[in-house]
Amino acid sequence: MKSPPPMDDEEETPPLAVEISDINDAKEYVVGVTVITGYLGAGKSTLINYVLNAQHGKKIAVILNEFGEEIGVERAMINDGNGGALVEEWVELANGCVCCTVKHSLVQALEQLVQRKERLDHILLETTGLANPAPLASVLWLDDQLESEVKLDSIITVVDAKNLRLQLSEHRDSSSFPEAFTQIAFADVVILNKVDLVPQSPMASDVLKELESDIYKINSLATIVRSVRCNVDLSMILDRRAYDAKHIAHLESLLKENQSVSANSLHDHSFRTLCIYEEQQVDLSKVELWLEEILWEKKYNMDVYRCKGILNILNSDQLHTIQAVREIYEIVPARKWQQHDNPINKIVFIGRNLNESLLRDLFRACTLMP
Ligand SMILES: Nc1nc2c(ncn2[C@@H]2O[C@H](COP(=O)(O)OP(=O)(O)OP(=O)(O)O)[C@@H](O)[C@H]2O)c(=O)[nH]1
Repeated sequence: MKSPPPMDDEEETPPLAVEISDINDAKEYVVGVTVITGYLGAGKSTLINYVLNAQHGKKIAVILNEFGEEIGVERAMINDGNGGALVEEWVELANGCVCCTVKHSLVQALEQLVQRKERLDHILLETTGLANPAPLASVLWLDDQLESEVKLDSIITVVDAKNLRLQLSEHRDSSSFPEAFTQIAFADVVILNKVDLVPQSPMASDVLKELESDIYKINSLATIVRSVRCNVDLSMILDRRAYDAKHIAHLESLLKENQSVSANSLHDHSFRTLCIYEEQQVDLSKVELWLEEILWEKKYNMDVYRCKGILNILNSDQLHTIQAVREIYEIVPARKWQQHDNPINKIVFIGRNLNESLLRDLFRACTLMP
């Protein structure tokens, strides 16, 4: 896995990359962390309550990230699961957003949780309504400060079916305050919550379909599930292994379905999904350079939030997967190509200002022999 080299003026040394597969191989058990994000009031605490009270027999810890005055309030809103779940630990991270000031306390909290004698099965991390999940993903996906057995399982974004359209249209032309978009763009699962508040009429299902289509236009890799009070199948929340390079069946099915969503109906700078294909084998080092120019050097002014795909690499009989969250990326062999496979390159990008033809042409240049 690769992250950009540190900038000279950076106060804090950025995380060094580690191979997630090394962690998986070396440790006997790994605790998955589900990041729960969503706009203010969308239903994040409701989701945590639901999971804690469900009958799954797992030991779950909850980490809450709250701003100054809210401390203790959020905790009081969540009841500790007198059903099947055992809440092993509450950790409240105060004074600042996880993305910046409390990164170190997050790392510390995770370390403390997994070093406890009794093993945990899962950790839920609720972010504040305004948090941008990207830095969390980088801490959890690869941070070498995390020596323990913790890994990002998935990012769940809860959206409010009644207010989503308004939230998206409010921010459509604003690049300064686009949390609702950002949170959807990063999501592995989007819970379309509060569907009971969409007026019941013969048109209600059309309204929900339109909302799903809006979400799909931003992020066509996310699994979308409708809910009332976040009452969803637990397989949507726990053990999704969305960042596990070896767990590619789900990625393959997502890629099969995926198409580029036309940007025509959206503002130029909107978030969108696009997909590029290439039938020729590609040179791995050229692909890395191509990606680093886009993600690290921002050479083409594209704002890539998420990227997932499969690659057919020259001189390799292995299907490779490619994943990126902001500037961190990983290209790893996943399994041997099989006879029934169609060995193409297929990459889905989620972000803003994406230039489909430029991405495609530059990627095509990676097919030439060195
Ligand atoms: N009608 C209805 N109300 C819901 C649903 N889900 C949650 N609520 C209510 O919506 C309100 C906000 O839910 P929370 O779970 O606190 O939302 P949150 O995202 O944690 O809120 P913040 O922490 O403020 O960002 C609460 O009063 C919930 O009871 C739903 O599906 N339908």
